[in-house]
Amino acid sequence: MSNEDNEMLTMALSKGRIFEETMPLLEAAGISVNESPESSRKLILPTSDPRLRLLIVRASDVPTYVQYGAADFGIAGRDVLYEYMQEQPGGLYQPTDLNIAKCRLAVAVREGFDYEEAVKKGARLRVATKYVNVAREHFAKKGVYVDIIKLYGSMELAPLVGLADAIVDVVSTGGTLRANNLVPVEDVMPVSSRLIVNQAALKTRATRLMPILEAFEKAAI
Ligand SMILES: Nc1ncnc2c1ncn2[C@@H]1O[C@H](COP(=O)(O)OP(=O)(O)OP(=O)(O)O)[C@@H](O)[C@H]1O
Ligand SMILES: O=P(O)(O)OC[C@H]1O[C@H](OP(=O)(O)OP(=O)(O)O)[C@H](O)[C@@H]1O
Repeated sequence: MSNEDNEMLTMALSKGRIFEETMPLLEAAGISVNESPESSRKLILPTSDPRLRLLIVRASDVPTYVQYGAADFGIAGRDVLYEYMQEQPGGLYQPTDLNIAKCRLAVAVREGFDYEEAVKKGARLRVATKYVNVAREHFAKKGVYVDIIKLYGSMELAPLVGLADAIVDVVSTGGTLRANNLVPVEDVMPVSSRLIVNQAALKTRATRLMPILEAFEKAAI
């Protein structure tokens, strides 16, 4: 056995939907996880493979852990990756769309707000979002002037209390928008989660990494 074969591999994941939807992919690679990040307070979880451990981090922190090599690989949504790449381009290898955690980024407004008219009039729109780079690029392409208001969550509240005219947020079933009397008015991009791999790890730990990446890829189809 070479040194590389003995080395511990580290995978970064967020808890919640990405963790849940990754479990079947790990199982396809013959790996199981006995502890749940929902019930355990541990941030480093062992797996049935003594040479693979999981780091439980915020969804938007996954690219950072992988880019700096604190994790060899991880899984992140296209929304998060797009936003991250605007600030830190390069450095992450994105081999596979895993087709999990599927949703879309969309513009939404309060019911009754005439979005088309506001855009046509050339009014300056106030847009609340956690995806500031995605939103800026989307409206720049349309030639719409916007003031972006950065929020960290509960974006749906902003149009209801006069903080913003519109939001850019994740929509899946549309239930959250409906519950808050908001309507989607424009799609920004389709979203699913992708494998991301540290570029140095890909070279130095290929023997260990490739079988897991390939199993994920196969299971994701
Ligand atoms: N309702 C949804 N349905 C399907 N996929 C979703 C949904 N909401 C978010 N996602 C996808 O899953 C990823 C992780 O979302 P999750 O809700 O677990 O974290 P978050 O709350 O967005 O992140 P953070 O904890 O950093 O604020 C998102 O980046 C997005 O790609
Ligand atoms: O269109 P929907 O199906 O309502 O999903 C959209 C919601 O999902 C996400 O929130 P969160 O992660 O809190 O969703 P969750 O309630 O499913 O956990 C996102 O920030 C939206 O608020």
